[in-house]
Amino acid sequence: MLEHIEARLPGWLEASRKRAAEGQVAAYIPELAKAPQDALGITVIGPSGETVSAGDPNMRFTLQSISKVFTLLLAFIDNGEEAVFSKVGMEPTGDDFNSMLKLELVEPGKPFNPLINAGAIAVTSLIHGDTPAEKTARILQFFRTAAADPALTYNENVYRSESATAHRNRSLAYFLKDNEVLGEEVDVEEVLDVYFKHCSVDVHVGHLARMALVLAFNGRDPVTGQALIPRRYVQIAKSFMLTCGMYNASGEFAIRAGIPAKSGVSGGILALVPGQYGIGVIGPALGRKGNSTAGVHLLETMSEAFDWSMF
Ligand SMILES: NC(=O)CC[C@H](N)C(=O)O
Repeated sequence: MLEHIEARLPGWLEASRKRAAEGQVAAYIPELAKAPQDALGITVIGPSGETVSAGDPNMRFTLQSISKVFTLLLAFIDNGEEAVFSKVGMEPTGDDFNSMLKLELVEPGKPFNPLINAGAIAVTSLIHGDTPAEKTARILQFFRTAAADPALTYNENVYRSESATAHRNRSLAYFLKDNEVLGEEVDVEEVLDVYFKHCSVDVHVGHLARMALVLAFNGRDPVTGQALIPRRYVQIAKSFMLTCGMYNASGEFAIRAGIPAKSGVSGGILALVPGQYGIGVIGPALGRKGNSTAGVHLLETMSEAFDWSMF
């Protein structure tokens, strides 16, 4: 069923790989700087589990900001819509993903959306569990179910590297505490620890594709038939992916590709074609706004060729 993609994918992939030269591998988390600049891999999964891959689909990388979509979904499941939106807004920022500008500029200092770092840290604080370890375990379990891999876990080296150098995220989190977005009962360092761990979950593009497939089918895994996430929450998550998933390049990606996607600073992109496919891409070299240059090019090429735009 994926033959039409399979036939053309290797050619497109090699053309997109050249775009890696325009980007740079993220270095602010030292462990991420080790990734190969011009790696590029993709996996596409259809509703009966049929799969097509090209390039470097076995390369391991960490979820980074892609995890934010799924912690948001778990926060909705744990707390409901109203409680989550009391902590984060619904709007794009136009600023970098780790910006703290609007937390001071715009009252009441609530993060604009759950996909920027400040918003994701606030969302992580809402995940249920008596201890940080229990919260991390619940998040991992949720990711494992969505990715259909019980072995999914975080990469200890990336976690340590991120935690040791996260001065900016610490500033954001303490700012949120002062703004009372993180409440009285919240221990900032504990929330950050859970956040670093869910950002460090180790995957390959097949995991992203499978997680995306669940979203493409509104929360029901079409391969197993299992209902995993309420449709309403998936609807909200996909809206955020479209408006904020590629940070302040989300408008451009919506115009050029027109599909919900979420990128991470490791170079991963989780994308989906509603009702059709889940897609995972990895290309570690990032453009100015933090998205994989080669990965974005590949998705835009495919969307144009197959008329995937939702609009
Ligand atoms: N853009 C990203 O992927 C950012 C996630 C990263 N863990 C951070 O907090 O900085």
